[in-house]
Amino acid sequence: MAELIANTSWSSPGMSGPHLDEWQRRSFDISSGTCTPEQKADAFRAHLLSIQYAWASSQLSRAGADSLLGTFSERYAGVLDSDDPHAGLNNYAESALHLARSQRNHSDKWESSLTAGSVLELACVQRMIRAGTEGRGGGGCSRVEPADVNICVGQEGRGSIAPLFKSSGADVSRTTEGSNAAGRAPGGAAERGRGFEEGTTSGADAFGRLPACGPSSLFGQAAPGNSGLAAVAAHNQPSAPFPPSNAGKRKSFYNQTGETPGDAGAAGTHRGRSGSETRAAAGGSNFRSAREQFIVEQQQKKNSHQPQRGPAPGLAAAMKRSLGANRPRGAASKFVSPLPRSEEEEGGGASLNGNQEPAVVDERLKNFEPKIIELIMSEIMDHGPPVAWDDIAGLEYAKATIKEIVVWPMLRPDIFTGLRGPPKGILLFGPPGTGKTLIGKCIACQSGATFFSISASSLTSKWVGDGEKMVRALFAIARCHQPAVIFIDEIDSLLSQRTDGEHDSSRRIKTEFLVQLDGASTAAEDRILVVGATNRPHEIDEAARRRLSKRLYIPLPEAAARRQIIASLMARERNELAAEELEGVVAAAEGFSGADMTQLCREAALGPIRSIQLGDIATISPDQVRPILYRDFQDALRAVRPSVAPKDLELYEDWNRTFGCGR
Ligand SMILES: Nc1ncnc2c1ncn2[C@@H]1O[C@H](COP(=O)(O)OP(=O)(O)OP(=O)(O)O)[C@@H](O)[C@H]1O
Ligand SMILES: [Mg+2]
Repeated sequence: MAELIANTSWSSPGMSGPHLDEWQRRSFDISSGTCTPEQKADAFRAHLLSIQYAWASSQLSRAGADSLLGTFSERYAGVLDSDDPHAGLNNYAESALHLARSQRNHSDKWESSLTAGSVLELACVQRMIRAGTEGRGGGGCSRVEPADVNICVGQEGRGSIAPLFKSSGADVSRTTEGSNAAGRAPGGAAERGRGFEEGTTSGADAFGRLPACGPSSLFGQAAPGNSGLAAVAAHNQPSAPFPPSNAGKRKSFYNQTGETPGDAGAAGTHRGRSGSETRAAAGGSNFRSAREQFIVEQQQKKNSHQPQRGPAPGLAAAMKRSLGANRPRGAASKFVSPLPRSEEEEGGGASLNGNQEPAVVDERLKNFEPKIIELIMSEIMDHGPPVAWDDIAGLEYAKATIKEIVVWPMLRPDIFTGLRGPPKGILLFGPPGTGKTLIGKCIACQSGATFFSISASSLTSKWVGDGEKMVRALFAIARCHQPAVIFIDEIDSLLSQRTDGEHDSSRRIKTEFLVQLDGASTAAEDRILVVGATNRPHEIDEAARRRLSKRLYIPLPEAAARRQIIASLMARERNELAAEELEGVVAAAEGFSGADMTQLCREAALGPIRSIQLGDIATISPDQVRPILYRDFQDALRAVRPSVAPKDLELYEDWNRTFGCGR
């Protein structure tokens, strides 16, 4: 050590006394030859730390520290890496292996009476080998492998292998499930097992009829269906994971795989079944080949009530959406979002049970994405302020026609058939604020039909193709909820003239709408009424115009209607409006729409408030506010002007004369 230090630029004077003493003690220990490899390693490690410390505290030059670190690192590594038990520590594996050896593995408990030698000595195996050799001479097939598989299956206790193969058919029937499965399974595996059924005298004879030449051909012959495969699986499974004596475990294992060997055999007995039926019986699998799926889809197209992709309708209805492992798997199962649905779905699209698991209710909606169905269902209007027919002032002809078309046919569909059948579409057109939307709300309340209030924006989507799907889904859901009214406010934005420059997707939405409204897929007996409202009737596509066959003009309110609007609004307020004053207001409001009349009354109702002194407004009680007077209306008439221009009115009247169905 001394010569080492001397060879370095260690500045001994800078090194403090205790550190030097400690260094010397360790150096002595290392060189004494009495310390163990562990102590040596510890001493070298302490040396390395001392050198680092000395360099860090500037007691040692950089070059000196490098040199010492290099030297002692090598010596330290020498101790660690040496596998000499007296001089080194490289024996970690031993303790690890010792630990591993002391832990008993579960497989240690598994015992088998079979060894390669004992199996080959068995008489039955000898016979099989002979039979296999003969067979190879003839057909080139080895029959040993399937038999080998059975050896482990058929025994309940050790040493019972020989009786299995020596036994007659009756003996075979006493063997455990696996061999029964093999014995009963028809077709493929069944062929293999027929020897048992026919009471053959030996396993060798039974297997002698095997058409298979090995595992691959065995599976190849197992068609149709999974029954054959199941039987083969039943042969193979128990030999690996369970001791021959543990029948209980074996049973539970079979149950885990979804099928007991007995089931496999039972499934296999249905020889005459189609492949898919047999599969269903064998394992309940949803899998269909592409061809089968194609046939099913063709049938679905022909008859929408036919079961669609996936399990039978009853099953589909019962099939709950779930998260994770309980989800129905397989090629035919639909993608299920991992997120739970938060909102309760209604009606035909889907419904939620107490566990927030929606179940598809109507077969006709199964082709639609739940998201789309959800969106459409949210447009069903079953709430909102009730509107009665009397709340709509004037518009007697329009109201009578709508009652005739909407309400009565809903009440008496048996009378309104054939030529009396209601039209499929109504168009309410007229200047803004004349009550078209109000009529829609009234239909929603009074018709008793399922009322869908759809805005054009809810039918358009940024995803190309989604818009058409929405339209299709809308009509499909409406068909499920007949009688139904689909109210489309501002229908011009959805069914405007198709032009060359317009976006392809909006064009497709229109086309889909026209098809659904009156196309090949629309049945005459469907009780779906589309009510469109627009104040731009001239922009509506001519094909849509034809389909909205009842086009009703909703004009500006006449004097009587204006009077009714004022009267009904004033009835809720304190007012001192005399009859002749009311007539004066009605006359002065010539050209006002219903919305303008409402605005006029609002403005007049503010008159009494405006007459209150600013200082009093904070303290005045409601009954101290004076009633509405005629002069408030006169002031209001100066502030509120009609919103419909006379020349616009002419356009509506022109269009009404050309296309309208009113008087
Ligand atoms: N005939 C009417 N009877 C009573 N109130 C009416 C009538 N017409 C309009 N109103 C009043 O005007 C408001 C606006 O009417 P509505 O929304 O039905 O007009 P619209 O014809 O749909 O207008 P737009 O074409 O601009 O959509 C209604 O809420 C109602 O208060
Ligand atoms: Mg409107």
